[in-house]
Amino acid sequence: MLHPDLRADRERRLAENGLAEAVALAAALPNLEVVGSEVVRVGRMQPGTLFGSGKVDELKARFAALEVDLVLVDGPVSPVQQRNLEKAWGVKLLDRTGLILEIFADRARTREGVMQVELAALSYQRTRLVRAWTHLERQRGGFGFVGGPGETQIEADRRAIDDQVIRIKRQLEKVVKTRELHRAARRRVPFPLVALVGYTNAGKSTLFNRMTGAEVLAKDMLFATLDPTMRGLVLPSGRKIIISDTVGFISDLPTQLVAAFRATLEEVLEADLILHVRDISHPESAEQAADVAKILAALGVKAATPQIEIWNKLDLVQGAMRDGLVQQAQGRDGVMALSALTGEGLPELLEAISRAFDEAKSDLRLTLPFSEGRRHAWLHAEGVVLAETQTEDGWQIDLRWTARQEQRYREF
Ligand SMILES: Nc1nc2c(ncn2[C@@H]2O[C@H](COP(=O)(O)OP(=O)(O)OP(=O)(O)O)[C@@H](O)[C@H]2O)c(=O)[nH]1
Ligand SMILES: [Mg+2]
Repeated sequence: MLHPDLRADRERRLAENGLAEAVALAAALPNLEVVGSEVVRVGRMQPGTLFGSGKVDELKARFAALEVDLVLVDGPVSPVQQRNLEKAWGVKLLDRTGLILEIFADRARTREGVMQVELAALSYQRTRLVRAWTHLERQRGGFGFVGGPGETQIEADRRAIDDQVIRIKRQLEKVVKTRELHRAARRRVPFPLVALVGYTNAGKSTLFNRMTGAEVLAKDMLFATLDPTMRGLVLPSGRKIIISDTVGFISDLPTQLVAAFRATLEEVLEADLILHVRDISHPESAEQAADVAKILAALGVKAATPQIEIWNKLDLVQGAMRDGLVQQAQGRDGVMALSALTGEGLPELLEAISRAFDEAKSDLRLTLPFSEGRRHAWLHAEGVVLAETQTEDGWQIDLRWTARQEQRYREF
């Protein structure tokens, strides 16, 4: 496992932390033994081989001694670089995107998940294919424009991939439609949707299990969760909510995967409340939080969606550090410090969630024609009706509701 430390992004994150995360990623793949890992400083990136030639030779000898079959490079490796390094070292090479795709492929369980990963992998492969061939042609001194030696082959390969992409997209559309029907049905059921989001390994599934008594796989393993899970939950206020556990995020999440998982992450887009779970004991907790915020924005999550930030794994922080965190959290609106493992701070979280749904209500009187039976039933199920009388024009109803409830009602 190599983590190229490029000067350009050095101020962003510590290379050693990046390497540790990459090793954890590798550990998330079965049948893989990491025999060595190190940060490789890259002063000037070499377009053809990424690393300088001296480094390439030195690594070659060490890979041979350790009988390495696979080299993981934690960063983007261009198709040309990949080809050249694989040839020079006599190994298979995966870059960060390739590695994450492998993990997702290994984890996908539902039909939808499998198709999404397949789609992401294909679009990744497609770029590799094209550029690798372009390079090959240049090496051969190809003709430049039409009819180069590899031309028809690339075209054929590309077309084959395109055909497959179209086929999968079509199947996926069907699945998405079914989900949409379910979602529409759920929207008529007046339970607010709460979505857990956060960096991978932050403790989303652990918290989900604690809150719902479910047994979703929670493991010290990156991307333990891939397919979304939902469960009902009754808050101390007596209100029922639906909570969803989702795939974790990671920095430099391959764009192909963000696109592919958009449908799965629709629960997050639709959420009435987002719980952003952070591993507050992690040395780069702040950077991770920033990455999560960036990905949420890229997914199109509305800025208006209320959020509660959860500082999880408080049990791993001690002394003054811990006191400081607890105090900060108490002083801030919408921040809860807790431990999903020990359960400390959990009752307070449930209270905060209840409050989030009970806040800022406005009153309204409206008249609903008797033909609007479904809306009428919805209002009652939602528990927003204060008083009701029957008039010639229909039900005259006095309501007290939140802006979100009103919006949902208007979209009905
Ligand atoms: N000490 C401590 N460990 C925790 C806490 N919450 C979660 N963990 C551990 O952190 C690891 C990751 O937890 P998960 O719940 O699987 O994390 P996740 O966010 O669902 O991760 P992905 O599904 O991989 O994105 C597991 O080993 C948990 O036992 C906590 O409050 N304290
Ligand atoms: Mg999980």
